[in-house]
Amino acid sequence: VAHFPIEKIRADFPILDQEVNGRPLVYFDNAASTQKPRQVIEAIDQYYSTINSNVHRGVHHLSQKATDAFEASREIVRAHLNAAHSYEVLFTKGTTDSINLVASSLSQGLIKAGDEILVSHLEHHSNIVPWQMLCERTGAQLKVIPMNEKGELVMEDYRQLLNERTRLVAVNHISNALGTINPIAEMTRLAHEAGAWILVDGAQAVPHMKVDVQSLDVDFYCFSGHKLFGPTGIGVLYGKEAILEEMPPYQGGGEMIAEVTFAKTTYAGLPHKFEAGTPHIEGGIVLGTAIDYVNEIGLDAIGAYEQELLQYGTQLLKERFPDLRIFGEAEEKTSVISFLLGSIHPYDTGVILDKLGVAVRTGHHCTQPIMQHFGIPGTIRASFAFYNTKAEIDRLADALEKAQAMLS
Ligand SMILES: Cc1ncc(COP(=O)(O)O)c(CN[C@@H](CS)C(=O)O)c1O
Repeated sequence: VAHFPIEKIRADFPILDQEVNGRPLVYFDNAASTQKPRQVIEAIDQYYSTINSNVHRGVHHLSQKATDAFEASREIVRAHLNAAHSYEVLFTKGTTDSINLVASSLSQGLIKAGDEILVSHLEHHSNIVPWQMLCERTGAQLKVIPMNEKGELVMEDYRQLLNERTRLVAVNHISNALGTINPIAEMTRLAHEAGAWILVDGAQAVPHMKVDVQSLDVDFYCFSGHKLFGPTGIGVLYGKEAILEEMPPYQGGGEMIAEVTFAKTTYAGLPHKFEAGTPHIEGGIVLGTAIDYVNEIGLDAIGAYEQELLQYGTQLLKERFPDLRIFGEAEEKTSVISFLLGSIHPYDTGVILDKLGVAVRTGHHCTQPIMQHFGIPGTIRASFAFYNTKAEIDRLADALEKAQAMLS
């Protein structure tokens, strides 16, 4: 990508300009959580310095300002996902909370004994365990779409698994452990043909690509703010209006009611039916700032630049380390390289890389079924963002060489 303004972008991220163990930090753990541009950091300060107040209830100036900013951010999220209505955008605590909201609500009568929930072998624990809990509560059955040795879902098996009992397909857009990009539009079409809804876990997709929920025609789509250069503790669940209207509330409390009597309570309309209590006001507002920041650079340019990093890093590591094993070599993948160095335990490598200033993640990445499939304890995962550079990938390779020399 000829003119990607990498130096200007890096100057926006104060945290990147530091040394760790006497060496410049190389932050390659973006799939776990991304760093924040000063525009986001300043927006947090600005909120608490100028308009902090509770939302939706106050009659005073600050409450109105905070409410307007919070709802304006909901509109930024709606436009970013190209949802039809802003009330189809629910603020949650994050991806895990979003998935639990859907599972908890559907388990109150919309999913019954004998129904089937279809997840994939690539799923993060937060898109497996809530569905297991729903199945335990309702008597529904969990089924799993297998993956192949490259870490791609086997679409023929997916077609075979779909049947008239399938009520919901729950899959990630992109695998956090392997980087696989799943064919969501096709999976959605097949799910709908079988009469099933589809929930897409977009945690690893939104930092790397444009997502259009109407074009994909998904029924639910969720992500976390902290993986999109925004605050922790805020996330989004998009749901089609007709389905959200059918679903009972997730939590009871203030905000989500129309009228409370001891005899009976009636609920608020969308989105507030699913937003009980005081929301993460600053997080919701600043998530909008993070989305504006990303869109100013442009997700197409970000995606192209990260693909360059992925190609460069994959080639370099394969050339420098003949006994390197890369897990996840899908035709369509995002900027994640999960690997092992010979028989060296990933944890030991990660500790040495940290001593050399390089931050990666090691372990199962909350995807133990994937590690079981490959028969490994975990991987070393380098996950790139648009503020990383090829020079940092060179640093990773040099550090790996030192780790290999020490641990072999
Ligand atoms: C695909 C996917 N789905 C759900 C989650 C959970 O996101 P929360 O913001 O924690 O709710 C994650 C978070 N994956 C981190 C922590 S395990 C990683 O290191 O890969 C994810 O990658």
